[in-house]
Amino acid sequence: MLNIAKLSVSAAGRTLLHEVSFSVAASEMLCVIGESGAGKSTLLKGLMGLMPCRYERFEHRSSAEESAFATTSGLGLPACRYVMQDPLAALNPKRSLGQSICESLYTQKLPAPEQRNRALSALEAVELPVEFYDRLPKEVSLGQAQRACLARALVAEPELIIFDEPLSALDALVQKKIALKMDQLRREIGITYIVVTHDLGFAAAYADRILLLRNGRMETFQDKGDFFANPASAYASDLVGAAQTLGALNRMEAAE
Ligand SMILES: Nc1ncnc2c1ncn2[C@@H]1O[C@H](COP(=O)(O)OP(=O)(O)OP(=O)(O)O)[C@@H](O)[C@H]1O
Repeated sequence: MLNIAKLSVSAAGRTLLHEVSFSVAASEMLCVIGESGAGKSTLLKGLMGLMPCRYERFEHRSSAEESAFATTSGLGLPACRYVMQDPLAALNPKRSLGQSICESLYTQKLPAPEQRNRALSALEAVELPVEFYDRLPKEVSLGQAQRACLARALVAEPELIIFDEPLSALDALVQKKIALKMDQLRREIGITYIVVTHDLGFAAAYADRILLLRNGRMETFQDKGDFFANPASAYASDLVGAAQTLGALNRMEAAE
């Protein structure tokens, strides 16, 4: 679905991300990992056209259209939803969570009662009670706001969802339920995911491919099995070893 070669992203005249190459096929999950400041969010913002980029190849194929973009000011991806790292910044403070979720359905031109039903189902999918439909962002916790942002992305069942640390503010039980829901949607309706995460247990359970960034550069890009069995660099090997020592890799087994 996405095939990217030598993508660089800059801000204020400085290159923050240098020549990163990766691909992700339809219905796959790509996990982007790396230490704080490695350039993970910058990569997502570049993909979404929110920061200036340059690249050698940028191919995005969707069922809606086949396209290869060629701009230098930013890319942007049609048929895609982006869930930012900061959920409170992402939600309109004057609109209820339900209204924000319904906005995600605007292109589908559904009657209002159907929109509401879809939004309520999306709230349920992220383990939020229906009464949250009418709550304002200031009336919910950070983790609840994060789940509302997830619901807003999932409700539209887009082809591609780009998540920046979707589960970071959630407790382990809710993390697992939402991870399973994401995996179910991937298998049932073929959603493709690009997920930034610090959680190697999540990547071990759900990713198909893993892109490891370090100091604004690509350290490794491997299939998940290879990444954990034969990490392609000493740094990747240290990371996998540390996660094994901490027992982090078996924390979230995927559904069969
Ligand atoms: N708009 C900007 N202008 C200048 N520098 C920036 C800008 N955005 C990010 N940076 C810098 O780029 C580097 C990568 O930042 P980025 O947010 O992509 O890291 P990250 O890997 O997502 O980190 P974290 O895991 O902490 O969220 C950091 O050193 C950051 O300070």
